Amino acid sequence: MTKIISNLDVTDIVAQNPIGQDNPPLLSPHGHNDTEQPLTQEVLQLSDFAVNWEDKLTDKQLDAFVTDGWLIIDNVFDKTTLLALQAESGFIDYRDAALTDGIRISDIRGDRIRWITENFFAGYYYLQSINALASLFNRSLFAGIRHSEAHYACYPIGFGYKWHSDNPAGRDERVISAVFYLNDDWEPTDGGALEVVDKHGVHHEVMPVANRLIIFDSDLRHQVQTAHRQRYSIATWMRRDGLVPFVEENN
Ligand SMILES: O=C(O)CCC(=O)C(=O)O
Ligand SMILES: [Fe+2]
Repeated sequence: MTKIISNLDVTDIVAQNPIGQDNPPLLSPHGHNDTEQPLTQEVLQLSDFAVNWEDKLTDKQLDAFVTDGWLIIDNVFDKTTLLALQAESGFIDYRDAALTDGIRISDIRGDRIRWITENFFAGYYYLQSINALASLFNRSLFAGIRHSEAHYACYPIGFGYKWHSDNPAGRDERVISAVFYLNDDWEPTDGGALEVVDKHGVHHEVMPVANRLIIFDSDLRHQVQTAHRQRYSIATWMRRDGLVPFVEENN
């Protein structure tokens, strides 16, 4: 069985019984409070993911985004909502979590990337929240976004993502990229920084710390430096094409 590092514990990957619609991860550890009804993804609601983006984003930040091409929002969601996204990504899985001699056994999807569809609980609500952010970009920056897509991503130890821009040559459907990070207690020694070259050619290194959303122009070049610890994120793109257009409110 492959060993990975998750949440600073050594973790065994269990291939069977993956997290999914029929097996939602619990959000409170077994035995945590036996009298309480366990909290699962199913009790989550869209409203748990509602973010007042106008409050989170100052005019100064929006101006900086236009000028420099990138911005960071920290403390995006509340604790339970973040926990739900972490659980669904496989960063944590309290359903099968068992700590024996420092070994945590966890359900983690076999593949490294998982596109978010309506079959997800947390991920799908996350996408709706991103669509609300896209509406704000459309209203304030005339960004022309028509839908968003996202996938969970998990970089194993020793892996990164070499220099690229999110629009392959000759394509321009992706307008804005956004990456939401799920990693508690991420230290600089864990590597895995996102390195972005802004519109002025300046390099920036962004740590993939939990509850942080980095937003950048999809044409900017960027790379993920080699991670020395299992690294979890949700890679997200706001697109100008209209495959699954979302309906904007009050617009
Ligand atoms: O995870 C990150 O920080 C960036 C990922 C990325 O560049 C991509 O998926 O295209
Ligand atoms: Fe990218």
